[in-house]
Amino acid sequence: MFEEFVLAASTADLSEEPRARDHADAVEFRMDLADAPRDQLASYDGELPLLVTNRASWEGGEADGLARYDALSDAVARDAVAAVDVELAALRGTHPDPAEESHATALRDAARREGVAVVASVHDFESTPEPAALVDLLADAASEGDVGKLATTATAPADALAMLEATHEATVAGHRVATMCMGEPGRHTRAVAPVYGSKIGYAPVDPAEATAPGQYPLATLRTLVDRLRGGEPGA
Ligand SMILES: O=C1C[C@@](O)(C(=O)O)C[C@@H](O)[C@@H]1O
Repeated sequence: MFEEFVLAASTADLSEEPRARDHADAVEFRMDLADAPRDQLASYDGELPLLVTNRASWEGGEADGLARYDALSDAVARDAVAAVDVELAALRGTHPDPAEESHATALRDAARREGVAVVASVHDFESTPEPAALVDLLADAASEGDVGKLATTATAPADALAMLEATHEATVAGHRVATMCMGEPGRHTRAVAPVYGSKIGYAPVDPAEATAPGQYPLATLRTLVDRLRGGEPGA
């Protein structure tokens, strides 16, 4: 997974999967935002592979504590699960709680045994650092996972440009990355970053239930990405 671009339909409700099939390559299941996530996974019989995310509260999500790793460990053993998101700060041991690192690396080992891809993720809900710092973050994340994912907040057009430049540089350097800016000035990066090598895009199945600021509706992002990445002229 992730050798080619993957458009992930984000949702906390797996019963929405049939509505995503026409446009998405995978479903990102936001377990931290879901009701009864384990039950939903146990009864999932959709067609699209799942990327499971149980975003920690210290990284902008709603999952508290180390128990989130238990739910993720169960999830990676399921056939439908093709990828798991793990926060880079936990994998790298830069989180103040050392138990985060041991849990995160054990989860990564379990994922690898199951043939499940690991997305090592970084989020900045305040700003977008300079391109060189972005490239360093992407290199770190890509070395910890099968894909290094970076989402930062753009407050001005220059931030979006920095992210695109970093995406290009990291890709040329051989790192497999997924990038996007949150916020209105960065919205277009969701469509354009794949041109420069970004391997994952996220869009909500239900536009009213966006999982990050500035996301396009799913069908819109599919069209934009496909056309910009070499769709037929005029198509
Ligand atoms: O990390 C990401 C990227 C994201 O934050 C976005 O900006 O689209 C959306 C989240 O659901 C996902 O886990």
